Amino acid sequence: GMRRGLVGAQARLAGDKKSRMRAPCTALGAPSLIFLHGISTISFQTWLSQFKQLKDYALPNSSWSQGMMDLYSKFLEMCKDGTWKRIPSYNRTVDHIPGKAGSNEKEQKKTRLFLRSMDAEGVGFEYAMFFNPSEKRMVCLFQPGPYLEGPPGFAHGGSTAAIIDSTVGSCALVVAGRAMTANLSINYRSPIPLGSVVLVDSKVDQVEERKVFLSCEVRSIDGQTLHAEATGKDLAAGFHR
Ligand SMILES: CCCCCCCCCC(=O)SCCNC(=O)CCNC(=O)[C@H](O)C(C)(C)COP(=O)(O)OP(=O)(O)OC[C@H]1O[C@@H](n2cnc3c(N)ncnc32)[C@H](O)[C@@H]1OP(=O)(O)O
Repeated sequence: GMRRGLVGAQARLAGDKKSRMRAPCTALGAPSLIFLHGISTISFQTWLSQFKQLKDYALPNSSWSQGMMDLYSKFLEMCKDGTWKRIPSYNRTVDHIPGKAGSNEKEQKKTRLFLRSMDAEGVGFEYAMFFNPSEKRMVCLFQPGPYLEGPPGFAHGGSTAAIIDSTVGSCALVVAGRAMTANLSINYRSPIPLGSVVLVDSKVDQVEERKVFLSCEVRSIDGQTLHAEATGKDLAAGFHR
């Protein structure tokens, strides 16, 4: 079982490499498809990463379960017509910022994006995000690993908050440009088993000047179990005073 799963994941990984070459999925070299500020930023980063050879952590690895692989393939398929965009992910925050990607400044070498802080595959946050521009919706496929334990066998509430914050934050970032979470309110409805796969589904509900109102649900793949629901407010730019 384990071995078969690994081979399957590698085969899919090879397939994914091919699909990364297709323009609509990563918005690579397709400026006419790019109309949102954040998407153009992300396509720029994707383009740049080809040259800087940054490791993209949102690609399948051997720790991904069959459920995670199946869901990933499903979303990748929905990228083909441009309805969804795959969002690349790097382990340093700075590599997401145009003009700073691949930076070798001393201070920036020491820092890491919190969710990519663990080196071993599968022990912490395994996740991949996809964005739907017309729905202003960011989904995150999330497989919590054994080092995210809170109650025995289940994800720590702080890790759930972190993945929600990142998904909601990325959604605000793509829709409104540079933004910070000002407020995040979470209701935990049902514990998330470690090693399971959940879908973190967030969307922008309203934008009022700098204020970006978002909502989010965390559900099991079959949609039957509501693990958490959240509302949040991000504030776009101007926070750097
Ligand atoms: C790159 C790869 C992807 C990475 C994604 C990772 C995403 C991670 C997201 C995060 O974790 S961000 C880090 C956690 N957040 C923070 O540390 C934010 C800390 N807080 C601040 O920096 C400031 O308080 C903030 C920028 C949020 C707001 O300060 P501002 O000076 O810009 O706003 P100001 O205080 O003038 O308020 C503007 C409006 O927002 C309202 N507001 C501000 N803070 C609020 C709040 N907390 N709750 C509700 N409303 C709030 C405020 O009342 C006001 O409303 P009105 O215009 O109607 O008067």
